[in-house]
Amino acid sequence: MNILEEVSKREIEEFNQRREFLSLLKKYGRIYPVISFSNALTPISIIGEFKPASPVKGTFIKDPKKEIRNFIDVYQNIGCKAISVLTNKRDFKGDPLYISYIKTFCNLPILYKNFILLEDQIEEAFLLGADCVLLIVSILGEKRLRDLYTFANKLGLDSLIEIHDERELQVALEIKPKIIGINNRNLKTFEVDINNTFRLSKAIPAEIKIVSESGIKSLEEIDRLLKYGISGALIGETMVNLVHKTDYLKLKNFLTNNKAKNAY
Ligand SMILES: O=P(O)(O)OC[C@@H](O)[C@@H](O)c1c[nH]c2ccccc12
Repeated sequence: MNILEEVSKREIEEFNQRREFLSLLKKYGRIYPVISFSNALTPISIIGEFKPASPVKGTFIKDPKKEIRNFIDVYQNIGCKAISVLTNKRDFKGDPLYISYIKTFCNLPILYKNFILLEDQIEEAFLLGADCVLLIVSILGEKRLRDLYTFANKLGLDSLIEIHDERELQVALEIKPKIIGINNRNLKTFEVDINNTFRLSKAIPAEIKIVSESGIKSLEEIDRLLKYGISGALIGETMVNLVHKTDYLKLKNFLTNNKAKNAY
């Protein structure tokens, strides 16, 4: 089994242990209206990821419960257009409950970031207040991808369809999604190469929004993504570093200037 298969398997075990929680959520229903995730993405929008840890690099945020408010406040303040929240507990030290907490003070659309294999996981995301779910082509295959995409659509949720190579891109294009996420990280080997976005984006029709995911580290890279017409940059580790070093002014200025340019 590769890392991706192992993490997905553990997530399903974890999810099955909280089935009672899902029943409880179902009783109360969803509180917040769904916000369009795809409409929030215009070249170039930063999707700030709340990522407490990774299975390969270890812990990024020591006390996520204590720090989450500050993180999301900073993400909003610098001009992020959407938030991604790791909800996998064991390997990423995330929590599904972070979604409903963030909803109480933040109006940005939220992505439920996890290894989704079951309709029930999408239902949990919906009931907690998420606006978008991540569907990873390499763990789903064509049939399951289509089923889960349809299910999310019925609930009014957007899906970020994650691909890593040409073959997965062809599978994704079959369902005519609104948003495709090109992962610069190979989730089987964890190698990162941002050129993956530039290479694969050429074969994606203009009406589909593209999000570049993983390994984005500099303003130069964000600028290059912008020039390629990429709609979104999903950034985890680098955002954590910026928040911890309170070193986000350059990014904030870049996003403000870019907004000003786009206004004309
Ligand atoms: O921390 P980074 O390198 O900026 O990466 C963020 C995000 O792309 C990454 O967390 C991610 C992309 N696809 C995933 C699937 C599951 C878990 C995590 C991910």
